[in-house]
Amino acid sequence: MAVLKVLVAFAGIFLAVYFYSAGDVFEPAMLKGKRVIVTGASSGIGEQMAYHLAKMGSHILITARTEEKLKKVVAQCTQLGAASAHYIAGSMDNLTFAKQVVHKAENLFGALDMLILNHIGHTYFGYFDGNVDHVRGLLEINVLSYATMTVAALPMLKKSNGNIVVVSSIAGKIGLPLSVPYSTTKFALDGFFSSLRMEFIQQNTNVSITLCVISYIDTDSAVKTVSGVIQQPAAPKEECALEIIKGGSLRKREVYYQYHATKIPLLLRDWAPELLQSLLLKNYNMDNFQRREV
Ligand SMILES: NC(=O)C1=CN([C@@H]2O[C@H](COP(=O)(O)OP(=O)(O)OC[C@H]3O[C@@H](n4cnc5c(N)ncnc54)[C@H](OP(=O)(O)O)[C@@H]3O)[C@@H](O)[C@H]2O)C=CC1
Ligand SMILES: CC(C)CCC[C@@H](C)[C@H]1CC[C@H]2[C@@H]3C(=O)C=C4C[C@@H](O)CC[C@]4(C)[C@H]3CC[C@]12C
Repeated sequence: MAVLKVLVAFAGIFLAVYFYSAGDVFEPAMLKGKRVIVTGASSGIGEQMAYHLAKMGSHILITARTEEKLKKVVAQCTQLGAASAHYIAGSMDNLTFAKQVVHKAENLFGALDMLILNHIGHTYFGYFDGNVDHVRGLLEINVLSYATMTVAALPMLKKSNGNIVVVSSIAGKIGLPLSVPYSTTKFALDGFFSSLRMEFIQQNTNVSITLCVISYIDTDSAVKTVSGVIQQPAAPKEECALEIIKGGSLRKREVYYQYHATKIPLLLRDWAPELLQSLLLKNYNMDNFQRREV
């Protein structure tokens, strides 16, 4: 009898764990036929996300400023099996354009399932130069356009019980040197979207918000920017792009990529900030440093 009780208890635990984690299993088919916007998709991680979505059979609208690059990415997406692939070119320093992107998706697809906010404006990798106007401009591109697109897309996302995916950085959770304006904007995203997520829960708004905390990735722009200064190896953009899509689709609060390069520093952040500070500073080889434009 006792053995039976133990067996029943184990079966219960097994089933609980099985069903609890069942929602955590990603299937590429989850994105089939889904209507997705990806910003900053003419290069880097955004471009790779477009290719993954294409392979999964999504309807894709991509955007960035450079029309020539967008055309090539759209052609590649069509080849890879996208249900449909479109682009709209423009700059996110213009908030009217940010709205237009969402309206274009509405006209093309009649609905929206996932909004992937990924673009960033140009900045510099170097000591803060005192230019607060640059910080303001970067806030417009990296934060206010994200907020604007979110507001414009929300009615559609509510109807589809959709997902908002925000690409941030470890530099949006931990202050790092040489990227003051950039870090400012990424921290702001955490404030806006974490707060909004809480309100969605209070209001029973079934739209998920996934904040992606990303470490150093091997995109052309990042490698060019930090080479010689950062010792740490860069993680692959293809895998990074896939992890972001998975996290958004599974409605995770946050994605950590690479896990160890983000979770360990974050664990130290609140409990051993001085230790973290000294470990992080060792990553920077300042002998090779000169200011670079990104
Ligand atoms: N690479 C890395 O190490 C890390 C990256 N991240 C984050 O990942 C995301 C992607 O980064 P990554 O792929 O490296 O960047 P890239 O520089 O490769 O891509 C940036 C994209 O944004 C577009 N863009 C630039 N300026 C504007 C603008 N004014 N308006 C609209 N679009 C613009 C670019 O296209 P175009 O120039 O044609 O407009 C491009 O498509 C960013 O959010 C970044 O913060 C986070 C941590 C680390
Ligand atoms: C274990 C880690 C906490 C160690 C520090 C990692 C550092 C080196 C990583 C983490 C976040 C990275 C920056 C980033 O987020 C995005 C960009 C934009 C890109 O276009 C140009 C490069 C830049 C500034 C990255 C530079 C390298 C950073 C600071």
